[in-house]
Amino acid sequence: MKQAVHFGAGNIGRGFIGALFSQSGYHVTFVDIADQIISKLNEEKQYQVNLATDAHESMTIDNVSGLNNLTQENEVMEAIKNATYLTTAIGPNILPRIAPLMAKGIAERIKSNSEKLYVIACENQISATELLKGYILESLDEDTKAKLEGQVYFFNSAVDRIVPIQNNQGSLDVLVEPYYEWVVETTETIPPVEGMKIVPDLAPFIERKLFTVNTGHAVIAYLGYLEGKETIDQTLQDEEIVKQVQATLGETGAYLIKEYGLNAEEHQQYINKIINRFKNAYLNDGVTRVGRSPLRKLGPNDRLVRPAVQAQKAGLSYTNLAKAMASALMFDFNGDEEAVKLQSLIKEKGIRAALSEVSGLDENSDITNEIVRHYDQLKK
Ligand SMILES: NC(=O)c1ccc[n+]([C@@H]2O[C@H](COP(=O)([O-])OP(=O)(O)OC[C@H]3O[C@@H](n4cnc5c(N)ncnc54)[C@H](O)[C@@H]3O)[C@@H](O)[C@H]2O)c1
Ligand SMILES: O=P(O)(O)OC[C@@H](O)[C@@H](O)[C@H](O)[C@H](O)CO
Repeated sequence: MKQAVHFGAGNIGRGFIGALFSQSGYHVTFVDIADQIISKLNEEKQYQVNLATDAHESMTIDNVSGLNNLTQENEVMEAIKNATYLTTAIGPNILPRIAPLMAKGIAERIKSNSEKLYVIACENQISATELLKGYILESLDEDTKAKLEGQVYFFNSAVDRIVPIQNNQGSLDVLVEPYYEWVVETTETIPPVEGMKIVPDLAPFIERKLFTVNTGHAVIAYLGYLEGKETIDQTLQDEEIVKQVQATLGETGAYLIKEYGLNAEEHQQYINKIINRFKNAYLNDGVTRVGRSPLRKLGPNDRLVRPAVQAQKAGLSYTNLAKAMASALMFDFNGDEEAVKLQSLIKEKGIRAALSEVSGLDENSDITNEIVRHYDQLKK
């Protein structure tokens, strides 16, 4: 049986990427630090993916097992030795931490297995696999690096499926929205995986996804949080917030249409479809999950800052994006480590210096001025 090794047995790992490999005839070895999930995968060897629809359809995902990367290094290396695909859905900030073990596995593998290995990071981050490749290379000697060509391939990808935090402690089952899209950038012919779409240039796909789905999601999460809402669908019952989401996606849309020559009408349909996906009440998707890690979300290449900078360069409006960033700066949820850090940074350095440190924006730039203007208004 073909083998896939997937780092991150969380929501997207089990509910999307691992599920597609299993459905494509692969045995999936999940690698994670969560002992409870790993033990359960090895005991039960299967789980259910449940669709968040009226009909509550569900599918059984089998041929799965688990390894703990902290306590089973040798077993993880052995699994990498035998894999066709090596994927991740672990969070962009964790990639540097798992790269050394991936590198060890790859180094061992190329000594004895001449089959091709495909590495794909499935994270909400532009060029995530390219970054992961860089971290892996840091851990490889020159001799091994020279042998990678033609044997180990690294493909960037974009992943889209809303998978909320699961309210079923102790179960492996995952509730997911029915929609999904997994786009992988390559011109190679690679072993087929059901649901994987191959494109030669990922840029329009990842930017369209990140600056529509994730920008829109962030606007709802941060404004909803400020309004004391619990979930994304509840927040969307507020017509003012819906208008704000549409206005913000109008700004990212104008940039995307200009940059990639998208059809304006089709892009509007894409936006409408996404807002409808967000309204799915079965998902019960928390504003604190969607708003998680505000330092990452306010980063220079992420869903808020990058489209604003690009819009400004193109002479387009960015005031609604600035409002979204202002609301992100007010995300003071105590249960989120990055939110706590962000609030203490603001307290310590003031809003302009804190924003500049996190986003790379100049303290007195036009975009910063606009963000601070909205921040002061929201604070009132
Ligand atoms: N949930 C979604 O709707 C969604 C959709 C598209 C993309 N994504 C992206 O997928 C990635 C994962 O998101 P998620 O929602 O599945 O998160 P998650 O928290 O449900 O899963 C992450 C998993 O990684 C594991 N992990 C953390 N640190 C680790 C380490 N050092 N070594 C091994 N395992 C470790 C955790 O135990 C957890 O099981 C993120 O980049 C996210 O942006 C999420
Ligand atoms: O995963 P994050 O923290 O980058 O973003 C939160 C959500 O916007 C995200 O998980 C979406 O649900 C997902 O990207 C939908 O495809």
